[in-house]
Amino acid sequence: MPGLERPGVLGQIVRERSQDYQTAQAELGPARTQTGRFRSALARPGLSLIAEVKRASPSQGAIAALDPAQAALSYERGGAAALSVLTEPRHFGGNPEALREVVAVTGLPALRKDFVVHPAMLVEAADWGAGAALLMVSVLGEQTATYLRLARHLGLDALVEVHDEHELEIALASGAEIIGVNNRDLTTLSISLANAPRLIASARAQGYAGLLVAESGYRSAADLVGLHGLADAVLVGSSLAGSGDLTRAVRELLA
Ligand SMILES: O=C(O)c1ccccc1NCC(=O)[C@H](O)[C@H](O)COP(=O)(O)O
Repeated sequence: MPGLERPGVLGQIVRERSQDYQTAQAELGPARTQTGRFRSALARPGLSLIAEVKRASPSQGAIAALDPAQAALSYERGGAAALSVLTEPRHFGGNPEALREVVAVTGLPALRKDFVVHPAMLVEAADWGAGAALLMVSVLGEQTATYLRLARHLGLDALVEVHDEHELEIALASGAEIIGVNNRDLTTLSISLANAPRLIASARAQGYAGLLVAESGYRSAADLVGLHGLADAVLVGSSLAGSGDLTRAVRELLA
């Protein structure tokens, strides 16, 4: 399985998820129709918000005891374009039910946010009603293009996540239609809000015509100023989830 040698908490999570899926079936079944709903939601004019249902994290510990369905509805009321739902259980307080419940109550497309290390995780994402799955270049490396093909076969859009120039090269070569740039270094967990604008500008300078998402560390509308006209979307988790009033927090962020 990919990514087992990664250092720090990322390596630990990847090893745990690999163990979880060690005996899972790799068959995908027949091809499913790609609706492209997640992609379309991000392609709307302006900076689209992907609001994350995130109950805990390695960097924050416990964030909030969110009810996933209620959180999703609150985000939708506030004006989020799409949702991201953690399904990783040990470090993020996620589970499959969270994604299934969110899909059942909202009209917004949802991303399965997990550490994909096995094709069965993509089959699950499609079965649970996700519109997209996260593919991390830091985990999948050169296998990113393969997993992208698997996701498409299952009718899923994919958010291909990078953190540095080398990972961006791999993402661009993979044929990704949506690339997310994470401001959080997943080894040290430190955040630099300069990272996403820098790599998004680099992708555009290299002629990339797909969608670009800035991820992690955003807390206020002021933090988003430099993203308008540069990124297509922004993914925000902790600051919204821990706000106590999710609808208001989304409105204030997008103001
Ligand atoms: O959030 C973490 O601490 C974390 C640690 C290790 C691997 C991944 C991690 N987060 C995943 C994410 O990328 C974020 O959930 C997402 O971008 C939202 O970030 P934020 O708004 O800072 O919660």
